[in-house]
Amino acid sequence: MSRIAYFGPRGTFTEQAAHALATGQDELIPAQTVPLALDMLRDGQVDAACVPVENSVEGAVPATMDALADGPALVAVAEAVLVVSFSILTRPEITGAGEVRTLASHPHALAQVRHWVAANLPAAEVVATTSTAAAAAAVHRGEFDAAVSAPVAVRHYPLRELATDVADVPDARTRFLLLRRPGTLPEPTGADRTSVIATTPDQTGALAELLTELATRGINLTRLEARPTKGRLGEYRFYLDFEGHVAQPRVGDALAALHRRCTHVRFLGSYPKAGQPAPGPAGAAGGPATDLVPPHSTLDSAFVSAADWVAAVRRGERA
Ligand SMILES: O=C(O)C(=O)Cc1ccccc1
Repeated sequence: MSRIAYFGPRGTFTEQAAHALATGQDELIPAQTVPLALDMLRDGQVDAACVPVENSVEGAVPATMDALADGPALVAVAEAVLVVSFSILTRPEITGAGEVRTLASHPHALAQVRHWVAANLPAAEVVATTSTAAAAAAVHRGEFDAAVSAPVAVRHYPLRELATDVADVPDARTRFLLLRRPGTLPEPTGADRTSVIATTPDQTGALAELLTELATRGINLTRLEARPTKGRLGEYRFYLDFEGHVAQPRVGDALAALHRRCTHVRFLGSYPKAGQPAPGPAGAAGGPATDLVPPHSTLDSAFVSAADWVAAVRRGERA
């Protein structure tokens, strides 16, 4: 059994993702913000934490990116991708759209219903809250007239559904990570993703060279984001996601090259891509990293046999 902190309160999209990543025995504990969920994990109050990372319409969740870069390192052991749709929840006494004067939600949710709100609630003042469920709770307390929430929020807060499916872009998806303190790694499955944060030196071509290290090893980049280091203006950290597991020699080589070229690299984990078979309880890891047996793709075999050939040349056995 694991204790899993999630970005709450009850009724957030992240709670749904945590349920998808947890086993029946795990205990889910809400935290009011993403940094608080990660601090609970860093402090040892919980064994894992579930947080949102990116959305197909609105992009990265900056609070998560910053909280992963600062403080003691944490590693992802699993990811989940959820389809997100939004409902407008009001206090029961609000009977029509014309009575909605204030509308609250998480900035990512507000950004995804902007056109619907402009067309249907033009008089509403829009207010940002810590999460979609925090907005529903505040509506229940009488602080706002309406909330943009996950459809499940209506099960936790006694509110009225004024409208459902109000997203401007249908079929939007959000990706969530399950994180643990560094220790053991999930075993490679053959369909894994590796995440790192890399800070490049202020040099011509530094980012291009970093990406070339992946490309020359046949590694597919799946995400690249930049965030300021909060030091000097123009100084950035790059968040890279790419296919493969650190246990694969060419992926390990690429990470070593990044370590050589960057002023700082933080490993954020190698974990099965969403939709792969579950690796175990709460995405828990198998044995220690050194025990990992990487899956054998044709490309991996080519890299391994090339390295074997060089080793034999060095021993004077091959030419
Ligand atoms: O506020 C929530 O419910 C969250 O889990 C964060 C979020 C907000 C909007 C879209 C996806 C996730």
